[in-house]
Amino acid sequence: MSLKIKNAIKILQEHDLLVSSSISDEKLELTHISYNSRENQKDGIFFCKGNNFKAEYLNQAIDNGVRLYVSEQEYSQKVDRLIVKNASKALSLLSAEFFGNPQNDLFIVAFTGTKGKTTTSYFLYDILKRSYPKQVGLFSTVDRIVGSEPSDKFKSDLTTPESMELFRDMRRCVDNGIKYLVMEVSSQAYKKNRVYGLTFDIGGFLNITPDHIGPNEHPTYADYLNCKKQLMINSKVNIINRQTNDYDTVYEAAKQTSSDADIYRFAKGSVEDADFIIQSKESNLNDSVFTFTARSTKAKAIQEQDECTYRLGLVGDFNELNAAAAIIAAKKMGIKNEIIEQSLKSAFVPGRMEHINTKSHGTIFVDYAHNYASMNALLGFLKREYPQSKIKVVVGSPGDKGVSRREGFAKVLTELADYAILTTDDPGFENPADICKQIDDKIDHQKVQIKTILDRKEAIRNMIESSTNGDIIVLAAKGNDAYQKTKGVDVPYPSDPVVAKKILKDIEG
Ligand SMILES: CC(=O)N[C@H]1[C@@H](OP(=O)(O)OP(=O)(O)OC[C@H]2O[C@@H](n3ccc(=O)[nH]c3=O)[C@H](O)[C@@H]2O)O[C@H](CO)[C@@H](O)[C@@H]1O[C@H](C)C(=O)N[C@@H](C)C(=O)N[C@H](CCC(=O)O)C(=O)O
Ligand SMILES: Nc1ncnc2c1ncn2[C@@H]1O[C@H](COP(=O)(O)OP(=O)(O)OP(=O)(O)O)[C@@H](O)[C@H]1O
Repeated sequence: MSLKIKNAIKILQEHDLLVSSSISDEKLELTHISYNSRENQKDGIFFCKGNNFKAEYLNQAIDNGVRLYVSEQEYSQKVDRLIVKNASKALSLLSAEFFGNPQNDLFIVAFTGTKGKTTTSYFLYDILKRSYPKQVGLFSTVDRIVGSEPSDKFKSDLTTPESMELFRDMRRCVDNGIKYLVMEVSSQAYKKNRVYGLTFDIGGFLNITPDHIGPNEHPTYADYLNCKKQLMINSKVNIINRQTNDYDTVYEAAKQTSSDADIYRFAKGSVEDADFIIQSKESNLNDSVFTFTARSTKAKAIQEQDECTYRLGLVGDFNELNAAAAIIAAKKMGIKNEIIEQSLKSAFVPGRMEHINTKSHGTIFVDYAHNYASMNALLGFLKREYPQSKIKVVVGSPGDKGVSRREGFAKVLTELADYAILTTDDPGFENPADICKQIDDKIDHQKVQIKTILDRKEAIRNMIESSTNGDIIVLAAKGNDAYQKTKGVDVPYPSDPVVAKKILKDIEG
């Protein structure tokens, strides 16, 4: 992989990003790309970007062999440089070029939404994989899959990777024979220009509720919405939840770059101008059944018959909505309905509505719900479906971020739970006992019984041991995370499903 300096200058000029250039050799071709000064930079291009960038990092990069740097200011005259208006945009454009524009060889489907990105991406990934084995990649919060060998699957650090890693991993996909890529696009990805310059073949907008607002993420809800809607502006075909908050804004964004015929709107129940309607039919602890009806004009006819019925191996009415978005994308890509049906029936998403049946201690759900909106959707669903059952929750809230989640948990537990054990979840540099107390202080103890057990494994054991058949236990917010982020260290933790199964083995055999 390499980048010719001539091409870099041309690309930056085309995007009106170049302020000035100081180049000693017009024929320069760079064979390394980096934004981390600690790496070997031989014959490399280095990007000075980020809120916490320091001039000393560039000096270190120069010592490590950098030939040229890209920056919004002139930090040094020791090596060639391109001064740009926006370094993160430049990083994205030049990374694409460095890695040989792999995006052009991929059909890319992206989903955004405050909730449901991972679930929907896994649904579509599995559907596509059944049609095109070895040709589908996945960039999700949980896993990044760039090929079909075990070594091509690894844990993600971000929902949407930094642009350089994004294009690097797209290149790996293409080199491994992948033709279809399903990915999550977070609002931060647009805020930080990680997907700058990229056009998606299909973009799906699942929902938006206030979240990720704070000093390190979005200053306001308006900023959050503005970033999220960019996916619609940058997608050729748009799939939109007709019932999302701020629908008009999202739809207008889609219309900026797509004709009405390329915008597919889905909804639950009867909504006047939705193209696809889903209706819940029934659900049990193992799956849910729903119908999917096309109310389409000819231009949007993407299915053979007007109404299809699906079983979904992941309960939750919210998951039916996620499935609707995946179904539309799959059908738009020409996937046969029987494949979609088979795939959804056995759908599995790590740490999302994983359920464990016990012999005599109720039914356990492990779910990643980690804010008010998702916990409200989850507990609301369980309460409607299992009105006779006691809803019992083990939950904690992380330290150092998302402080408003604590009040959110207190509210939702008060409204919808019968019993909860507060526990530890990624305390960071905070004291987990203080976090639990902050949740506890806002709870109405007349409405829900609360206990605090800081050791998460013990909390789960206590909950399971004190439950009986008919009870619904929810192990919330941690999904299948195999660590507890504690004082800057990822302390290994077996994960909630593993802990629950081990306890059941101990007590039920
Ligand atoms: C706020 C934010 O998005 N920060 C991301 C961003 O950091 P940044 O560009 O501001 O860089 P920085 O951390 O200020 O560091 C400055 C620069 O100095 C460099 N450096 C640093 C030290 C050194 O010795 N030498 C050196 O060269 C660093 O490599 C970096 O390029 O770019 C980094 C990668 O280049 C990311 O790792 C980092 O994500 C942080 C860790 C993060 O947690 N982000 C979260 C908020 C996030 O993005 N979350 C969303 C999901 C949220 C949702 O669900 O909507 C996600 O997509 O994951
Ligand atoms: N469409 C939805 N609406 C509301 N809640 C949902 C929806 N889909 C999933 N959830 C809830 O949110 C949790 C997280 O789901 P998922 O991981 O798919 O979303 P995400 O958008 O990737 O989340 P995050 O950005 O927090 O990683 C689930 O465990 C479930 O409780």
